[in-house]
Amino acid sequence: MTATLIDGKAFAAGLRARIATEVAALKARGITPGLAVVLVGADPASQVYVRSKGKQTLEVGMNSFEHRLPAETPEAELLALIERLNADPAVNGILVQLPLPGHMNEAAVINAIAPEKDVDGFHILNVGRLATGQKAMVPCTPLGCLMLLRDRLGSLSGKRAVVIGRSNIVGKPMAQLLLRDSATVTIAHSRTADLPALCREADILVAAVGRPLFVGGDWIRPGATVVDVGINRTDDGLVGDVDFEAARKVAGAITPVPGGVGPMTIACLLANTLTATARANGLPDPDGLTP
Ligand SMILES: Nc1nc(=O)c2c([nH]1)NC[C@@H]1CN(c3ccc(C(=O)N[C@@H](CCC(=O)O)C(=O)O)cc3)C=[N+]21
Repeated sequence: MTATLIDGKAFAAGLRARIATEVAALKARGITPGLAVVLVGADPASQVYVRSKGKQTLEVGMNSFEHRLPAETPEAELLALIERLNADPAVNGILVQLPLPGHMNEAAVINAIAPEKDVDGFHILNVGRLATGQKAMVPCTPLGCLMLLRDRLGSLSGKRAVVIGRSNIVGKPMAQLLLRDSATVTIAHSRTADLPALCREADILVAAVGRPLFVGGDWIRPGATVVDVGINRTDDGLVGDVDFEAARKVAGAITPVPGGVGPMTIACLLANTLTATARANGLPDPDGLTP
């Protein structure tokens, strides 16, 4: 048996088409969603992401505002820019690309973003809202994984999910979203005892550790759904956290890298921007996007 490929690239394209339709409807009412992306410094990978975010933002009909600041920008200057974006009615979503240069306090910067414009869902208020089941902005990568899982499995209720990785941007919010869908969730990490045996219990395995080929084929329960969040640049090109060739012989379904979770992250950023725009204008949330 060989696993079904979960085509995140195609799913993301469909999602963007749907978002474009909703943007056109808003524009007919005189509302154009706007997304501001702030990049501090010149990290080459970050530049690639920011360019592709800007391009896709325009493709769905939204306004894109890019702000590039030198790496040595004082934190106060970045905070002043965020204040201006918070106050700008043309800006519905604000994303500050991470990681920030070492002299900046990431938490302070993120928490300066108006929570209703925090389309990354990283602001402490959105983290708390997600954890307590209130309407929030939800982090894009876990949201994209959730959409792929629901599409593949339907209900996640009662499924055993193992999330490897406990970061604030992927592991923890992923666990919250799975829990909200009534999965039984375990968060595993570098100190977890007998990680392979734990993973073999999982109907849903989400790998978000940032180590190439970390998850072996023998870690996977036959028929399991495997979501690979890893984006590791190696001499062999872009590889995930899962040994894809080994895993696909065992799993029921698996996301590839590239073409899996990555494209969903950007599509969900646009989905959150659309939702933020609807909320800012007192309109109902668009269906099936930001949960
Ligand atoms: N505030 C903030 N929000 C983010 O969402 C954020 C961030 N900072 N910092 C960096 C990470 C990384 N990230 C990716 C987005 C798309 C792809 C993506 O589209 N990947 C393609 C391949 C792209 C390639 O070839 O490099 C794929 O997997 O198929 C990957 C990674 C968003 N991030």
